[in-house]
Amino acid sequence: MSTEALFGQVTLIGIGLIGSSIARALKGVKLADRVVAADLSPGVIARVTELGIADEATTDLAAAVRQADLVICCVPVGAMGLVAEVIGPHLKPGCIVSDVGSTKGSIVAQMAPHMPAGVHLIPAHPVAGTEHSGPDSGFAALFQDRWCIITPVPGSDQAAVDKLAAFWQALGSKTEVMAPDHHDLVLAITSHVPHLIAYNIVGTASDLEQVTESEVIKFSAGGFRDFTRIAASDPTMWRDVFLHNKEAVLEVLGRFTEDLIALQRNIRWGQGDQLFDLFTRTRAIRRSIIDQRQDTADPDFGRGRK
Ligand SMILES: NC(=O)c1ccc[n+]([C@@H]2O[C@H](COP(=O)([O-])OP(=O)(O)OC[C@H]3O[C@@H](n4cnc5c(N)ncnc54)[C@H](O)[C@@H]3O)[C@@H](O)[C@H]2O)c1
Ligand SMILES: O=C(O)C(=O)C[C@]1(C(=O)O)C=C[C@@H](O)C=C1
Repeated sequence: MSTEALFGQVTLIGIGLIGSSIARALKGVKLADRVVAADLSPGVIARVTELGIADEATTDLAAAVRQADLVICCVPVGAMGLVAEVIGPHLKPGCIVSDVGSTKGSIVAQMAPHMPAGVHLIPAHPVAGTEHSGPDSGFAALFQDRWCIITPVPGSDQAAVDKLAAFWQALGSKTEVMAPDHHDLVLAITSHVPHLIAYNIVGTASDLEQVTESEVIKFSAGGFRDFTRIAASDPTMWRDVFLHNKEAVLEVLGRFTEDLIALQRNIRWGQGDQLFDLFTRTRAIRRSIIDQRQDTADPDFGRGRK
């Protein structure tokens, strides 16, 4: 191992949008002496080899982790337990095992039972992504100026937590430590329920196509188009997110439904002041998010692109 690199071998498991983005980002920084890519799909491994984004690419998960100092699981949330079960017996003592899953409580529940003594399980979630998936959709700058939430479990080794935070910071992320359950509630409102709303509105519009003779898609305006981008997100990934963050999503959905019914009532009874007050409050929230993102020089935000 060279003296500068934070890790000797980093193994990435699941080389889709997120795994391939980490692999690409690792090319530009001196964080690992060696990067090994592993995926269940031979097609993905063939493509990763063509792209040349890892030092080695394999479908053999056990072999991929044997020499690893850091393993990051980048598979759908519902596959994390299976991966942990396969790699668990082959991990070396002192190895840090992490992930990028969009839910955190269920990751701990699925993975912790398979971690041998002396291995540090430190779950994490880079809050950065797109509606695309697969190894061709990744890009090195994905994590730049984005949050990565680290959710240690009780008894987690502080040195391992700090090392993982240093890893994400070197990829350009800002890091924050949070309890897994709190993460799941925060992300239910900021990411999971918004995706569910997008899937639902696009589904409703598609059902209405028959009534309107295909005019819904033809005349789709900006607002609807924004929803279709989100609703184009990967079906496997999002099915797993909802099944694995059930309690928090149902909690937020309950509040959302109550607020929607209040809006319905405002419209029915012509309560314009209530509508105006809410829309004024929400406009201010959008502006404060733009101000925050401009502070971090996000080039895509607040210029009509996001
Ligand atoms: N897409 C996003 O915007 C985003 C953002 C942040 C976090 N995440 C999280 O990152 C993870 C990966 O998402 P993605 O968008 O990169 O998905 P993706 O579909 O692009 O890639 C997933 C990869 O995992 C592989 N895989 C599936 N099951 C496997 C198994 N059992 N063993 C080995 N490989 C397996 C697939 O072959 C695929 O190559 C998910 O947990 C997701 O919740 C996604
Ligand atoms: O920008 C998008 O397309 C995303 O959906 C990214 C997004 C999000 O909701 O912000 C989606 C899921 C991840 O867990 C993290 C990020």
